[in-house]
Amino acid sequence: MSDNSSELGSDETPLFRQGSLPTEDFGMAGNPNPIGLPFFKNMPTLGVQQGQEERASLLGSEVYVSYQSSSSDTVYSNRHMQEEEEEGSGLAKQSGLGYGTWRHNDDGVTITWRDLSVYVPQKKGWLKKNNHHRPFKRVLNNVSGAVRPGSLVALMGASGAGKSTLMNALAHRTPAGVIVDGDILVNSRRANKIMTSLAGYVNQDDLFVGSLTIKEHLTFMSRLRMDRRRSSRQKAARVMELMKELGLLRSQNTRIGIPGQDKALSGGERKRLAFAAEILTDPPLLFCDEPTTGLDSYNARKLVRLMKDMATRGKTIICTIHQPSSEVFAMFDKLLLLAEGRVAYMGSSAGALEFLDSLGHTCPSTFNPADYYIHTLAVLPGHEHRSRDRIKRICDNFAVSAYCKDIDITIQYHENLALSHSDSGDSFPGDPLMANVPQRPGWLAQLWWLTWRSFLDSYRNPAIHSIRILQKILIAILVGICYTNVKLNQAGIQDIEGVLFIFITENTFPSLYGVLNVFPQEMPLFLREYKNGIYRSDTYYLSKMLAMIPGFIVDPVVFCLICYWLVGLQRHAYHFFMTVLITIFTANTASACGFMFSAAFESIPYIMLFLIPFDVVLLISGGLFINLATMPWFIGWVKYLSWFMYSNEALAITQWADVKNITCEMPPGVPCINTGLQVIDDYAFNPSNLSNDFGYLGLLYLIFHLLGFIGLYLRARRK
Ligand SMILES: Nc1ncnc2c1ncn2[C@@H]1O[C@H](COP(=O)(O)OP(=O)(O)OP(=O)(O)O)[C@@H](O)[C@H]1O
Repeated sequence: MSDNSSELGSDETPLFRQGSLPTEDFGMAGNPNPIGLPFFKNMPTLGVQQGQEERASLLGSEVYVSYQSSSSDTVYSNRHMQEEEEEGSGLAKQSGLGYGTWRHNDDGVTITWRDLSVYVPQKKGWLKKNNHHRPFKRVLNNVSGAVRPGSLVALMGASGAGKSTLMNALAHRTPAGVIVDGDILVNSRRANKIMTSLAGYVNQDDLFVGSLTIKEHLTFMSRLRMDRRRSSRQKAARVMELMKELGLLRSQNTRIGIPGQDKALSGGERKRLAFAAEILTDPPLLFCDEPTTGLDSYNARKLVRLMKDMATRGKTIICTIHQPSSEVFAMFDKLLLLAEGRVAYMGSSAGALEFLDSLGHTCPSTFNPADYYIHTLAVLPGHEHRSRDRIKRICDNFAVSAYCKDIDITIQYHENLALSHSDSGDSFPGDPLMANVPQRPGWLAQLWWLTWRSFLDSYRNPAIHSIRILQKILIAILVGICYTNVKLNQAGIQDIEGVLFIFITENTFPSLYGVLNVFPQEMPLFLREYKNGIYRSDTYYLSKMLAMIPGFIVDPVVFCLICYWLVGLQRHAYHFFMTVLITIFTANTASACGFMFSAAFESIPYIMLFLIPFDVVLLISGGLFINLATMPWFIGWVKYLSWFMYSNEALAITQWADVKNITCEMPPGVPCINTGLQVIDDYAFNPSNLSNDFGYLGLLYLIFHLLGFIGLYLRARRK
């Protein structure tokens, strides 16, 4: 046991007390472990003092331990623990406490952690890149603790004490690169990835798709997070219930908005919405990072009351909280104080005052205890040395206190239980806890709801649609006007080739650059939702891709409808529709390239650094500015990556292949180009390549998207 440990969940009455084992109760006088149960091997001696509602017994090969809960009328039983009320043999009956009916095996989560240290990487300088000894900073220092079902724990401490770090570590949501050292057990099983489905986590900073309304956001979350076996009606009912409970009903159709841009919801409403989304599944374990920050006192009280009700129903809730009012603070039955990455106290809220009082830190009667704790455990500017000494003394004293010893026994108990599991306690198969883990929707359902959200977002963003289409119309008119005098003669060849290239560039650059922000902008939201196991990275990527397709069909159609007829290109339906089809392929391939860069790099400046040179080479190898046959061999291959080249060739074939009579108004002796095939040949294109061009455009589209997805996937795994 570390020097920093404590126990929660048992009010003033500790779960176990050290002392002599009442062996007569266990029927194993003189031998605390008569059948050699592995979990008893390292078990500290259990003791029950007379008159306390604590009892341990061994019945057959199963161990039963019951104890009084914090709510005084409920007995929670741990794994391998059962209530004794049916047998009538426990103290429950004797004491007439009317023990509750639920068992923690089915409904509750006990979380314990021992000697937990967390190291965060320090920023590496550019020059130190090759230094393998990357410096780490320890932000949690051998922290231990335990929380039982039915507990609402206030996790407090000054800013930077390590509260969020501890919660992240416990919730298995630590960012990549951060090292977590120590044991975390959930119902005596080693915490693993399942925690992301089992536990809810309300983050300090809320992230949303701002264009959605409250109801839409909760609907989306309910469809992706709630058990797939629940009907749509049940999911909708849960959404309504939560909106009602959290006072969001009246603003259910209000858009969430983006703070600093189009703020719609208040900070408090955003907090409540984030909270609602996390408790949709009624998780047995809930972590809340400052859920009341930004709420008025009424709403803060209401929210904590809701958490309290959840705890009364057997949920395990750990919540960081800053400056709670006395009334709100009183609703927390347990308290965990952190200071400088160490535990300064863990136990009942009332016990904290006694503990600090015993060290000479007496809370004045006029003070809110919560404020007093923070003040006592803060490193005060100008008094750093003294503050740190004070914190060290408190933490050291706590480490040898009775509170700490009690929790040590609880942790030990669960560690021993973990040893007894045949699967080494590494996972949860067959564990009743798994019944609490919602079955997430299948791949198609994920794709459907993600695409639904992306479509809504895209549809509601005027910058993406109306402005872009307006711009398209203006450009199409201007280009059309410039080329109205095009004739099918020698001078007209250059004009037609020029305007065809403009068809390509006008459908390339807006598509290419218009999507660059798709991933950088939404990356924090994606990473959070992905890490929370709400969806997979492939469904997310595909949904973004699908949501963009309609825009990249409408744009080329609008452009061609105006420009094609103004310029007076070949006036047959076949030529027009082929031109539209080629520009649609072009726009989508360009957007795929934009997606690739957007997904692969973190920020727009980095994207530009690589995209612009890439773009220029592709443009040159499009075939208008250079005869492709003359490109040097070492760079000539780039043309195969250039959708400019495929589109240009396809458009040239469409326009020229069946032209037989190009007017020649040159003086005698000057050679003329008389047929379209000659034009095609002049640009080093091949008239039989039309279907190949479509094929290569499609292939490039797939390759760019595949690379884009790989980029996104790798980034998601790295974070
Ligand atoms: N990934 C990280 N990289 C570098 N430093 C980190 C990282 N995570 C946490 N820290 C540092 O660890 C310390 C504890 O951070 P943490 O966010 O846990 O504090 P906190 O108690 O939650 O503070 P607050 O109440 O202000 O949110 C801080 O000094 C913080 O700067």
